[in-house]
Amino acid sequence: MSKWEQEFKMEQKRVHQVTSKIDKHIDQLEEQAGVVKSDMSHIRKNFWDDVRINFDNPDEAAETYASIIQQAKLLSERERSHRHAEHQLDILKRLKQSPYFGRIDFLEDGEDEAECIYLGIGSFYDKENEEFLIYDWRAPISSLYYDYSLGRAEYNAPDSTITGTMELKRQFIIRDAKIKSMFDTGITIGDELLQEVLGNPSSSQMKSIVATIQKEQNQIIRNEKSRLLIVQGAAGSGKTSAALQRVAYLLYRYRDTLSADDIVLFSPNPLFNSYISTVLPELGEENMQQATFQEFLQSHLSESFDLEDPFTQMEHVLAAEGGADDDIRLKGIRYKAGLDFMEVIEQYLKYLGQKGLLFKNIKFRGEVIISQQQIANYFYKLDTSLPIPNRMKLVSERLLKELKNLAVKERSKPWVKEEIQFLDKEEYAHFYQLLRNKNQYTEDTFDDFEREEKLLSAYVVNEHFKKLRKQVKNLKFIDIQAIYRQLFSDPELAGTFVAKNKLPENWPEISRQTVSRLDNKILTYEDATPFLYLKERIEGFKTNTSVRHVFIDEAQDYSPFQFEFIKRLFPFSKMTVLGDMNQAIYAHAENTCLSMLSSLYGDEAADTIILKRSYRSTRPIVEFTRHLIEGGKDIIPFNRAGNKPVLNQAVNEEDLHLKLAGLIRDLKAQEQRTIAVICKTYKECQKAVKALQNEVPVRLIDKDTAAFETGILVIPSYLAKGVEFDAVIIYNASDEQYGKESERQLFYTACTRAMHELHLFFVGQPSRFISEVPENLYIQNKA
Ligand SMILES: Nc1ncnc2c1ncn2[C@@H]1O[C@H](COP(=O)(O)OP(=O)(O)OP(=O)(O)O)[C@@H](O)[C@H]1O
Repeated sequence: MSKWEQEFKMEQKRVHQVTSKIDKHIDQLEEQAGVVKSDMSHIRKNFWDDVRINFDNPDEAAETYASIIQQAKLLSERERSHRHAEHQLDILKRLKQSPYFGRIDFLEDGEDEAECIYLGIGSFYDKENEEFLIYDWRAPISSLYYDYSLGRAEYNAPDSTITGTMELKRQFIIRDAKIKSMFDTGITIGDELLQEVLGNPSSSQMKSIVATIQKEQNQIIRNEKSRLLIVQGAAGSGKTSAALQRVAYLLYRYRDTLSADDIVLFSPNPLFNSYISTVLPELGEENMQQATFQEFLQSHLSESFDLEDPFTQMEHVLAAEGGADDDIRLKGIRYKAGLDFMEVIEQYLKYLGQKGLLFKNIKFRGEVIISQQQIANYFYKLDTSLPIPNRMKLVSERLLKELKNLAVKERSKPWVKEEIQFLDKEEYAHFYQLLRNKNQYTEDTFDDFEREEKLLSAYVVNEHFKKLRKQVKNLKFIDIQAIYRQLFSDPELAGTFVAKNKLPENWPEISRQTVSRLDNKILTYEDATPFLYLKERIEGFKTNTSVRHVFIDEAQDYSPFQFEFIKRLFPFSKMTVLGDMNQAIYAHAENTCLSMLSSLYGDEAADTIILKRSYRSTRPIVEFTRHLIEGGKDIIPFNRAGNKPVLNQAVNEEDLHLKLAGLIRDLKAQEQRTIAVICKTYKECQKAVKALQNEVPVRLIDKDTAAFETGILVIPSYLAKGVEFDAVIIYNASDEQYGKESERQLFYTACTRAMHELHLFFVGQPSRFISEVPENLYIQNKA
């Protein structure tokens, strides 16, 4: 038996020993959990029997109260320990399948013997022998595995830095307690293992990468000091993966104080949400809060407007024919995303502090009872040094007082008497009871009648005024829509409070378009954030102080304006921002620059990590795609073999669909699980589906699709963001479709979704971006 075989045998023996201990522990825990569960149901069932209820006097009532509290505490303690046991069991069951993925032998300076550390997704402590049989991959000592090759190494323990020598680094693939593969590694974390992992077919859900995290990714995952961590990385370099393992790391590192609810991840679309939703549970952690920025806008704005989503904006821009109106819209999109426009809004706010705020009349029964002018007078009489939201609060208090007086006056109006007569029985009985309880009735029935009528009038008016009071408390008397509109309705206005160079050349036309849309109750995607910002600055910013970490994935798609907004929204939060400027597909992207973000919290608080190595696609695919963009030569492909991309010419659309269907059948036969036909727009997707559906079973993905399934998908380019497929077919890579410079990144993003196979079709001329790729890097099939 060779030395390696002996080693293998020894390791397999250890796996058996560890898994049988895990098994034993699972049995014990299940028994304990069972006891706790029956305790819980006993407490629930007998809750009221075990509580002594007596409200005869205050002392007894207090005792009753104390006994209820005690019983509730007992129940919640049992529930907590049940949850804990369930969580432990969940991890143990996962460990049983695959107890660990790595081993390092570390000889600490000053010690005689190296310690063997085995790393898994959770730790496992053997109480009998008082040793850790498995260390959590997030434990301080585990960082050695990710950060060092053999030789001198160190890690940060809670109180000090521990130095020593790494004598061995080994990797395993263990399934069902059997070692499938074992590698001893040198410099990086096992290329062999990574080869094996990356060569697997795609799935409808993202997978965790803890066994093969690379050194530079580990820096992202374990970063604790930066207020703002900016990650710029090539397509497929593991940005999203690093973000998710970072969430798991933070939840472990700060487990006593941080919960999944304190972390928010902004993602590009609902499909992506579902794609990544299994990673954290796979690691035994709960998912963080996930949202798209659009969902956030929707929750704040949809009541008052027909709110456009970014995908509709995208379709609009991509389908634009280049007419004057399209051009103005595009200019507006770019301008409104930028900090110049934010400055305009800031200055507008200053202006509004002095004059120009617009209010709504407060009406009651169709009559104005407090006019907008009156409200404006109240506002502008207040000390101008106070911020607008504080003054609004004072105005609201004043209006509430005024409403109180107006309500008293209203009581004697004839409608009130009429309404009293129509009070329904229940309301009347309820009211009668109320008066009795208050001992309002006397012996004198005549008096009672008057008193009753007086109180009933107050009651009726009060009921009607409730809604008004609520509106005033919620500052609904401010006419935010009109205030935003005013900024555009007189294009000269902005020029009175900002320097002319802060306004774009086409400001009057942009303004005209904006007003016309607002008048139709349409709030475009480019207006939504500025509108909400203005609203929040006038009403008082509703911040979220409980969130401690915000992650923004696909950050290149956010405008500077949106970043400022998010920063203000989560004032106590650290931010991790992950993006790739080469995948900036929105029209406003011209304005975004990830490095510019570092000034968001001051440069000292920010750190930037750059990921250059791309893991998703095979080497031939990366070698092709990196020529599509400027600076692409810096992208380093991971060395995984595969076929060269194929460029197929079709004579006409009929030929295109014939060839496409043939290719899809071939790819299916090669067992490619997920084949995506990527189209530029949704409209093009519909066309492709119509032509293909009788030939092959295709599924159309749209912006409302909530989850992925494997199979043949037809998907618009912008929805394919962040996800990946075994084989990608670009439906129409002609110059007509991808010929404008503004479409370069969209094209690049679509091509970089491919893991194993990339095929491009065109009719007419191929995209000019393809002609920038050396011909030896792809195969051409002429028509
Ligand atoms: N260290 C790693 N070990 C194993 N797989 C990895 C590793 N890093 C990245 N991958 C894999 O590479 C693929 C791309 O990763 P991910 O989606 O996180 O990249 P990304 O930078 O967010 O990509 P994009 O910007 O193109 O959306 C995924 O399949 C992921 O599992």
